Amino acid sequence: MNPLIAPESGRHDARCALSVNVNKVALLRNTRHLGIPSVTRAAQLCLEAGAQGITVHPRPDARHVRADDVRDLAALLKAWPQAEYNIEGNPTQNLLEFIREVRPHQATFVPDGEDQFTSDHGWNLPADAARLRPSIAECKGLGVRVSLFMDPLPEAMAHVAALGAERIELYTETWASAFGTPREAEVLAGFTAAARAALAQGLAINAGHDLNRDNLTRFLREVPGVAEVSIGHALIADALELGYAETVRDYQRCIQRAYA
Ligand SMILES: CC(=O)[C@@H](O)[C@H](O)COP(=O)(O)O
Ligand SMILES: NCC(=O)COP(=O)(O)O
Repeated sequence: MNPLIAPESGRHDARCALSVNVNKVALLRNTRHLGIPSVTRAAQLCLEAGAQGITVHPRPDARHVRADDVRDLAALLKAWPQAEYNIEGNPTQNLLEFIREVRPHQATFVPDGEDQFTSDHGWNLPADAARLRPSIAECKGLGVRVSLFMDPLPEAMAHVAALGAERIELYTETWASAFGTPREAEVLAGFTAAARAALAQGLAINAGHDLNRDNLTRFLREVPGVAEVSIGHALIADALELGYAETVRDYQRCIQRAYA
């Protein structure tokens, strides 16, 4: 368990952990039958550069991360006991088969349909609660932490806690869209209110979607208690220019600046 991303343990290191989502490495790999770029090599280089975790979202259509990637990354991460493995997906689809097989540190439940372009909303609570409760209980019984992908709705946080999930992941697309616009402060205030409501319910907070080197520092500086950000699309795009190692180091600098 990584001390940087285990507030449940009572160890509150102020710095947020970086979990690199390698979906887009797999997406590029899948456009030829050559096995390059390697997903596990990308993860290895990101971990060597200081990433505290790896995230994947093995979608039912296998457009990017596939079952073999999930297994290969689990094997890789055995050599990185301080790093965390986060597997995202919809527990009403294919997520639980991966959780049962590889027992990651964290399962992030995302309410995506099978053919979605990308993730674009959080769970609807309490309406979705009955469907989620058994899957949450199963994951916890397997020793896997559960995080629910949520829009920044303060009123939903009590329902998350009542379900027994340990964390939320704040869906940050609306922040990314507002960043640099006149709505920035208003949108950020909404995330801060949702984070405070989550903390008041004893939940730990993750965040992700469309985070990048421009919008990350302000978010972490203003939104209290973010324990982990999972970042993929922008980070992998940056790595096409800078390389994985320098990119991870630059994202870590963006994180550190939030606490300076
Ligand atoms: C849940 C979320 O916001 C992302 O982690 C998601 O994995 C993005 O999926 P794509 O990489 O398929 O766009
Ligand atoms: N949960 C968010 C994630 O893993 C990556 O999202 P993105 O950075 O690819 O938008």
